[in-house]
Amino acid sequence: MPEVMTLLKERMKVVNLSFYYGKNQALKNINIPIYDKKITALIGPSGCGKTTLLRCFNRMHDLYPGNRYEGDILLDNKSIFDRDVDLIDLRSRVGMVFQKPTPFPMSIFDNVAFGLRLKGIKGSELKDRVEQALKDSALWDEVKDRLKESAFSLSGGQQQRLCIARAIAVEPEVLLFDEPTSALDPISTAKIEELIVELKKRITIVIVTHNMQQAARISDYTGFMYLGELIEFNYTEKIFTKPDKKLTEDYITGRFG
Ligand SMILES: Nc1ncnc2c1ncn2[C@@H]1O[C@H](COP(=O)(O)OP(=O)(O)OP(=O)(O)O)[C@@H](O)[C@H]1O
Repeated sequence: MPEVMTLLKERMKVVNLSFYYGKNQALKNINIPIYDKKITALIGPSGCGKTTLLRCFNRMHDLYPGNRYEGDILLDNKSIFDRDVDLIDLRSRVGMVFQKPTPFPMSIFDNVAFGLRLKGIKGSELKDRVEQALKDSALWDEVKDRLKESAFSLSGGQQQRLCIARAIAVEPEVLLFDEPTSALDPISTAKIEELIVELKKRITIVIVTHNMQQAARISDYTGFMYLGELIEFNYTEKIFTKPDKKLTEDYITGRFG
C-alpha cells in the first residue's frame, strides 16, 4: 500500500474477507480500504467476484440462505457483522444502486419518499427531502410537474436517476453502484457519471464497472479482481498507466477478459 494512502480516512475496510455461495467460494481473503468521500472502482473479468464483493458491503447476501462470510468488514471502525447491527439501518447507511433501474411500482414521489417514510419522516419535511433528493440527482426539472405519475413512465436513464434519488434521500454514508450505466445510452451514461462525481463531495462511493474508460474517468482508486482475489489496489491513474502486476496490465490492455 503506498504510504500516502495511510493518511486518508477509511470509511469502510474489508479485512481477510472470504465469501461462499453454499460450497462455492466466490471471494478469497480480500483486503481493501474504502476511502472516505472518494470513488473506488472494482474491475475485472466476468465472474471474478466484483458484484459478490459489492453486495457484502451492506450484507445483501443475507437475503438468501446458504451464503457465508468469513473475515470482517468495518464501517466507521465497527464490524457490520456485529450482533447489534440492524440490517435496515445498515442498508440506509450503505445504499445500493443496481445495474438495471429498479423503481418501485408507485409514483415518482413515493419512490423517493419510501425510505424517508420508513424513518418516520412526514409532512413538509418529507416533501422538502424528496425535492432535495430529486434536485441532487439532477432529475427535479424533468419531473417536478409529474410527481404523482408512475415511476415507470420515465425513461431508462431517468429511472436510474430516480433510483439514485431514492438511495440518497436517506443520506447514506456510502453508496454502492453495480454497473449503473450498462443498460443506458451514452448521454444518460454521461449524466450518471457526472452525478456520481458530484455525489462524492458528501458520499463515499464504490462502483463495479465493466467499462474501463468509465473507471479511469471517474474513480480515484481502483481494485482489480481475478478469480475471487483482489490482485491489485491502487490510485486509478497508477492502475491504468503503470500497474505493479502483469495480470493487471494484461487485463487493462485488453489481452484477456
Ligand atoms: N447466487 C449465486 N449462487 C452461486 N454462485 C454464484 C451466485 N452468484 C454468483 N456466483 C458465482 O460467484 C462468482 C463471482 O460472481 P460475481 O457475479 O460476483 O462476478 P462478477 O465479477 O460481478 O461478474 P460479472 O462481471 O459477470 O457481473 C462466479 O463464479 C459466479 O458464478
